[in-house]
Amino acid sequence: MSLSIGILTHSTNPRGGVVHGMALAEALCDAGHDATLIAPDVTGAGFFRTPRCATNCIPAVPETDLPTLVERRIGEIRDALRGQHFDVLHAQDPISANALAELVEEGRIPGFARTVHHLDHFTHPVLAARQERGIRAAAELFTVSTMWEDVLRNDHGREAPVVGNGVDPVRFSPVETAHDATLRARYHLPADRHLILSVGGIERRKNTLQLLDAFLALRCEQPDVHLVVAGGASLLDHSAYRNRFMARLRESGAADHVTITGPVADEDMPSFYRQADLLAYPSVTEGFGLCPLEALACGTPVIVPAIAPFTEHFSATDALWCQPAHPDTLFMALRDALRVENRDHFRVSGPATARRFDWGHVASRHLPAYRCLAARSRTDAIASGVLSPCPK
Ligand SMILES: Nc1nc2c(ncn2[C@@H]2O[C@H](COP(=O)(O)OP(=O)(O)O[C@H]3O[C@H](CO)[C@@H](O)[C@H](O)[C@@H]3O)[C@@H](O)[C@H]2O)c(=O)[nH]1
Ligand SMILES: O=P(O)(O)OC[C@H]1O[C@](O)(CO)[C@@H](O)[C@@H]1O
Repeated sequence: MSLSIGILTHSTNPRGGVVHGMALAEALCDAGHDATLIAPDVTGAGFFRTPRCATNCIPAVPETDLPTLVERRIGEIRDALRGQHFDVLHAQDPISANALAELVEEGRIPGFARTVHHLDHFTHPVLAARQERGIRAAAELFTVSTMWEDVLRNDHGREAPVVGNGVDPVRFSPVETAHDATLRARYHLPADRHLILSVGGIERRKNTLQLLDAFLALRCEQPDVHLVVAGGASLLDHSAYRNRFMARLRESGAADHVTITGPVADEDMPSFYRQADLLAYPSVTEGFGLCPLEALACGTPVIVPAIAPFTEHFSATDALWCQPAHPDTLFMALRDALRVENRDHFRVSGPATARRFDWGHVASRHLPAYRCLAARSRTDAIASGVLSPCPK
């Protein structure tokens, strides 16, 4: 039986939880379900890419203060969904989970599903409480790696089956395109340097400062390298960490050898991976790590930390490894990744590794829980929310 499923994300930003929600919605449609991707949209421009599924954008008012933003978004999503009927509503983050929790309290929906990608450490009591409620109030929980399944069981008393992540092998492939050839000129990247790519912006969780230090050390023995930090759309305030990064970069005198792009156009992402000599992803906390999968699918060497969840889904030879507690190991991994033998190895092994991660399989892991939720879903709600299609 085909299900109508509303997948909710915290924003229309190019960010892991949104990428996951979008790919899930597409895979559910491919499997014959009627999935709609729903998010608050402050820009009015819609999602960062146009997905192969229906979308609904909820008009949202810009706000920079995080606690205020969280409360405002919860209200915006709740009000827009009030009375809309779906067999299943599925939140990908604490904000939309809290909005659905309020609809449960109002008696408008019987329950909802929630995927935990990772949890943040919030010192603000309201943010911490919202995060906890977004777990506790969900009827069905999922997560993306065994590490987080264990955290949810041990620290929150909840079972959350692992649905994992996937990668689109058509979009992310080693086959070069004409678009790749113009990337360096478009982003003012040097034509004759090895590109070390980081995706996710300048954030403590992404460990970007340690990467900068390793890059600066590498430059001392190998001056033909250039660091690119792409992405970084986030609802959170990373300015204190970013200021430290910028100060370190200024002091180093290497600012001309580092490009910070900010969020980039979606069609440029595969070109970045293919133009890069390696992806450096030394994050200290991840739910899963989509960027390493995408880079591998493009045949690009990848450096990940030797901690969970990476140790769960990659074997020793699938990636190059660093130890987050020992910054010199990142420097050595950068040096190693640039060896020609590694480039050749990853061009073959990367796509083979990536093929193990399929969005269709991810979608199918949701169906038993979705069917339980659909069986509980009510059909007598009065439509009063406002949902409008996103711009293409
Ligand atoms: N178009 C575009 N895409 C971007 C940009 N920056 C990042 N992305 C995309 O955004 C995703 C980033 O995902 P992750 O590297 O996994 O990190 P995250 O944003 O912290 O995501 C969270 O959820 C993921 C999904 O489960 C987890 O994998 C991850 O560990 C984390 O918990 C990738 O698909 C990447 O291509 C950008 O500027 N433009
Ligand atoms: O925009 P980002 O960096 O993906 O993170 C958004 C964060 O905002 C929140 O949704 C706030 O509750 C977090 O739980 C989430 O991790």
